[in-house]
Amino acid sequence: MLDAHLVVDRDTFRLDASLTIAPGEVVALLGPNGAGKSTALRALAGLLPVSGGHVTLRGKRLDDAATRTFVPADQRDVGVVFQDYLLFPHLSALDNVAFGPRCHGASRSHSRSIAADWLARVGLADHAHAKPRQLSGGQAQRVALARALAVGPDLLLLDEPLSALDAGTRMDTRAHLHHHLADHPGATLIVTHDPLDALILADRLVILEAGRVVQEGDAATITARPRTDYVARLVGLNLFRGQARRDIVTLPGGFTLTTSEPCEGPAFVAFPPTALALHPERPDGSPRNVWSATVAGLQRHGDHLRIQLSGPLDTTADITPAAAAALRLEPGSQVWAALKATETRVYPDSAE
Ligand SMILES: Nc1ncnc2c1ncn2[C@@H]1O[C@H](COP(=O)(O)OP(=O)(O)OP(=O)(O)O)[C@@H](O)[C@H]1O
Repeated sequence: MLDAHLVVDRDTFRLDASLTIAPGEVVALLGPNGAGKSTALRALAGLLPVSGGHVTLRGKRLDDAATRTFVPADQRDVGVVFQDYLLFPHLSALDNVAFGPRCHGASRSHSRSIAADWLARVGLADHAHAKPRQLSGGQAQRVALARALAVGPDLLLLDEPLSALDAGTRMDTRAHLHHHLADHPGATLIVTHDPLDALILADRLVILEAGRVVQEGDAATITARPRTDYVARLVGLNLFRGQARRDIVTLPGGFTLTTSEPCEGPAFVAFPPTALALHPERPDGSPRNVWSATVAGLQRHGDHLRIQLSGPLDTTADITPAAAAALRLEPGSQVWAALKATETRVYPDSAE
């Protein structure tokens, strides 16, 4: 349904990313600050022309640098929910939602009846006459979603749809959004920083870094085999790249890690923060991977403490507060880190 190759130049930044989304599919576009997510969303919405490549939606060319085709935003079958919703403050919820169909040529009364129907579907029939300032954040988000869906868009774009909400509202609104996205027959793209939103709402993740797609796939594949530091942090893993020879991976500084599975050639080694055990003295016995590390930082992480370690490897370890107290950990402390080979995952560093 959506087939796009987006090349957009903004001063020194270049976005060069391909994106396809099937009808009914929900794709999350994730990436660090400045990766180009908003630029991609704006190009798809028709708020920025591409300088190369194309945007094709349901077989229709919306943008093509080569043929100088450019369909403006208001003539695209695209619905957008912006981060801060951009509701018209002087219009009621009903008129905000009716605005979309009205712009797409529906009569005033028909637009209002479509809007009333959509407000009912998002559970806000009782708030039709409320102005945006009388709505809670979660309700405003629903009005913005209803407004975007009311035009029956072939492509729905959501820019950080939950970021303006507090944690409690976020959970409810996420569940609500999930329900509506599952029913949407068109393509959906969600731009988000939040891995939880991506994992819950999307069928597929596309990871953008410095204007390029670095990894894409379903959550299980990406979680099992991250390919960049950003993705590894996103899914909460320590990740290293090196040269594998049988069950030994040699990292660029010469440090070696023993893995439980064999691999050959360029390879990634990943392990979770819980796989690292910390000891005051060099541990005896079985672990094959043992090194001396310095505590660079400590943070609370749920029930655990997350310890940043520097040394031959920069890693994070999760330990219990009791273990941290017994080890008397503080920034600058020296510890021994042990990692069992069976806790590591090794996979080839080759193009997918
Ligand atoms: N109006 C602009 N003019 C010039 N450069 C811009 C403009 N807007 C964004 N950029 C640059 O384009 C790059 C990508 O920005 P973009 O906002 O698309 O990233 P993002 O992934 O959405 O980031 P964030 O998560 O912080 O919103 C950045 O380097 C930014 O400085």
